[in-house]
Amino acid sequence: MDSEKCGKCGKVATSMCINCKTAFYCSRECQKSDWKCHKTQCRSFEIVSDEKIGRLLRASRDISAGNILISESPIIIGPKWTLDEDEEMLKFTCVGCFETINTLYYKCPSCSWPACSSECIGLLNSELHDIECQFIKFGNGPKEKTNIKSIKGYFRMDTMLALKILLLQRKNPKKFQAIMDMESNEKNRLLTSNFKEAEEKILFLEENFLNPLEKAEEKNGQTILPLKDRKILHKIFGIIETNAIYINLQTGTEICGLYPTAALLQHSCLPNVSYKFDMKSGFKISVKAAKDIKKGEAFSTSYTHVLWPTSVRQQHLMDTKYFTCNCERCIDPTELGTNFATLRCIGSDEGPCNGFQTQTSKFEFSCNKCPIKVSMEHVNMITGRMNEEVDNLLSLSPNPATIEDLIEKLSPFLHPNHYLLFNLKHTLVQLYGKHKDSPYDTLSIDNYKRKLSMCEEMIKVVTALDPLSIRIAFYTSILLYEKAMCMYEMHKHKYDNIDLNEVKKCLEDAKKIISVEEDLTEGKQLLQKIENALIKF
Ligand SMILES: C[S@@+](CC[C@H](N)C(=O)[O-])C[C@H]1O[C@@H](n2cnc3c(N)ncnc32)[C@H](O)[C@@H]1O
Repeated sequence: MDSEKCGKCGKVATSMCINCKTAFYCSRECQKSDWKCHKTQCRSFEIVSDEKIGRLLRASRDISAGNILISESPIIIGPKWTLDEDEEMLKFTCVGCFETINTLYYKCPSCSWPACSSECIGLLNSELHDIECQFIKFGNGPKEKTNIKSIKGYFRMDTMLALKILLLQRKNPKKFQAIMDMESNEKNRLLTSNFKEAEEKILFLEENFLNPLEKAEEKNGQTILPLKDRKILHKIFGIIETNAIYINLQTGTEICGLYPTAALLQHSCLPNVSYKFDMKSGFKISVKAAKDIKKGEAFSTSYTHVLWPTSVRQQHLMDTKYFTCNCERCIDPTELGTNFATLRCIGSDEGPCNGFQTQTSKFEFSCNKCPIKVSMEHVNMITGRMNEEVDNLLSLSPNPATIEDLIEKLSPFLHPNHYLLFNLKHTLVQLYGKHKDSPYDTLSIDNYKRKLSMCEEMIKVVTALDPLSIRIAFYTSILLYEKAMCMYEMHKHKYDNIDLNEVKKCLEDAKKIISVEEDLTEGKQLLQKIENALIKF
């Protein structure tokens, strides 16, 4: 730095821009006043085009872990455009802040759509509830005003994000154009269920708002909204499906946003960036390097779930984003050595062969010890049935004994790390020591050893699948916490020669990992538990 001069005034520089490390300054004031000019060069990436992937972000220099790569506001924020069964059946969504509401207690005074309360921050914030309010207030309202099904069928917040985008052509044409420039997968969507679902939402918007508007436009000889045909609406739904990034509100409610640069992050099941949102600054996203990134490497995030096996992730990516992932995990039949979808080979008529079957082609599972092959269809049928059994059991708040029974039943067919056993064991380790049927004081040495070994096995799996702890921080942190608590209790009961330094290290690792999710209620609660446990050391 000695020889560097301040980029603003030319004096000897004493600091540099920590983001790009290429601009030098003599003082904070100089750095601040240079930001307007420097911010355009501070970018650590370039936008390039790839034949298969389309546009992507590529590092334009070596980047250190922790560097902020993108920091930007959303073009638009809105409620989710698909609802799960529970949301569809029971709940309403606040038109202002998009939080879930259970009753129709309060309404927006202007448009009369359901809202959470008179203090709703969204009703006062023009970024959240604005131009659409002026628009939906002219809607017909529910056909049967006392019938809950009819009321639910009218206040369709799953159409709201598309409507907000459509209305941007009037409110902010620049933002509208920025969204229209995003990838829509228009051709790939044709004939898919996504297209059909969008079609149904478009019919709703036409019937209730767009057709009446068109009639009014004709009557008055004045066009208010030039673009409102089905083609543009399908394009908007395609853009939302392809680019929207989910945002978890503190309460756990998911909403989504469209971000101009972050939308260009490509997918990898082993991503190299992480991101978080700042709720206070209008859901600004900040994307950070999760590891050192070399010049020329693409920035990547994961569009899918880490704890799904390859076949399920691939199907999900194809169904929602229309491509096949070829990352290191996807092309490895053992899923990075975890055997997350590996089955035990049942062998031939002569008996089991003690081998394991992994997926070796798109259509087949092969054994590593004998010539047996099983079709993907067959595997899907068997694991589908097992999956149902696992889901059913876990939905019934089971006790440890019933989970152990199911693990015993499925174990002859599955690798110990198989994702179905993983799900059961992840619940089981949290129950041993806490469930009323098995508090710590009543656990046998075998129970303790079992809990500890399950935690250790699963920590290896999550470390392989999410080495930077950016996608399943909660799962990983829980495992480390449960391992630490188990070891601590074993030490208290003098069951084993436990190294308390290792217990402390586990808790510190758990704390570090969950700190990225401390903005969420669940994350905060876990962090509190870990901090309480750390007081003992
Ligand atoms: C959020 S957009 C990313 C930006 C997009 N590439 C563009 O040009 O606007 C998601 C789309 O990018 C493409 N894509 C992203 N990651 C990919 C990958 N790993 N392999 C192939 N295509 C990918 C797919 O077409 C996907 O639907």
